[in-house]
Amino acid sequence: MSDQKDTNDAPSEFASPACLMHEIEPAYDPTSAGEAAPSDIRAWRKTERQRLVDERKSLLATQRQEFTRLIANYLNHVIADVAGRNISMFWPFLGEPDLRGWMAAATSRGATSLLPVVVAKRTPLIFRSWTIGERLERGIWNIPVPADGKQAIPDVVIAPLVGFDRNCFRLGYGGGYFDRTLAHLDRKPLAIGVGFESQKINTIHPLAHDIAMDVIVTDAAVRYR
Ligand SMILES: Nc1nc2c(c(=O)[nH]1)N(C=O)[C@@H](CNc1ccc(C(=O)N[C@@H](CCC(=O)O)C(=O)O)cc1)CN2
Ligand SMILES: Nc1ncnc2c1ncn2[C@@H]1O[C@H](COP(=O)(O)OP(=O)(O)OP(=O)(O)O)[C@@H](O)[C@H]1O
Repeated sequence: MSDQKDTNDAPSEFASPACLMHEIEPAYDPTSAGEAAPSDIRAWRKTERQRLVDERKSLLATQRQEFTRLIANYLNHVIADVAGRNISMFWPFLGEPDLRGWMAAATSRGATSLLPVVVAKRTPLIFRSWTIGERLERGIWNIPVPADGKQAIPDVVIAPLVGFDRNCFRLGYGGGYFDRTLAHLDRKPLAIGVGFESQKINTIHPLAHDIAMDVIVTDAAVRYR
């Protein structure tokens, strides 16, 4: 600590001043240094999201199907008793695992399946019930959402991952929707992140708003927080 005002050994509040970040080599990953400013972390996440989504999209269809089958098997263990529970799923896009078959099976065992709906940017998601055959409409990013479903509060939220880390933190598409939703619900649902093992990263560099998943399920493992 070289600050002239610091005459004792007490830790300074700003061990790594953000104002010095411009002095670091442009090619250097600021997030690997331990301390990084939230703005650097946000920029790093943007690049990391793109890399992870591109990698996920490049999986062969047969691999994706096999991995998705393994994820569905694990989900049957993690949520053994689905009857009477409101379970939020997702309509797959950009190479996310297609768990609509699992969703239909859960419905036949007495679950109510819900899909997330973005009602306005930067606000929590709402959830509407949906079963096969019911009408859908286009939501944000053209993701289909239930047109007539009943709004309901989920007991279990199954959130697709763009990335995840060993502490069960989730990286999504950057809207902050699941974090806002989990922070907003009166009764916190069981939060399960699902994705492929190849989406594992060392750390997402969690920020104050990030809420960890209770469980992460991939084709290779079930991780409890
Ligand atoms: N299949 C599926 N459905 C889902 C989600 C999901 O992850 N997967 N969501 C999970 O949340 C919600 C939609 N998530 C979204 C997240 C971000 C943006 C978005 O507009 N992103 C900005 C970038 C934000 C930034 O980098 O600052 C953009 O593309 O312009 C849109 C939707 C609800 N439905
Ligand atoms: N509870 C919250 N209240 C206010 N803003 C929030 C909250 N949670 C997240 N945000 C904001 O949302 C933005 C995106 O957050 P983040 O990078 O964690 O998104 P994400 O988890 O990848 O996206 P998503 O959940 O939509 O897939 C951040 O700028 C963050 O400040």
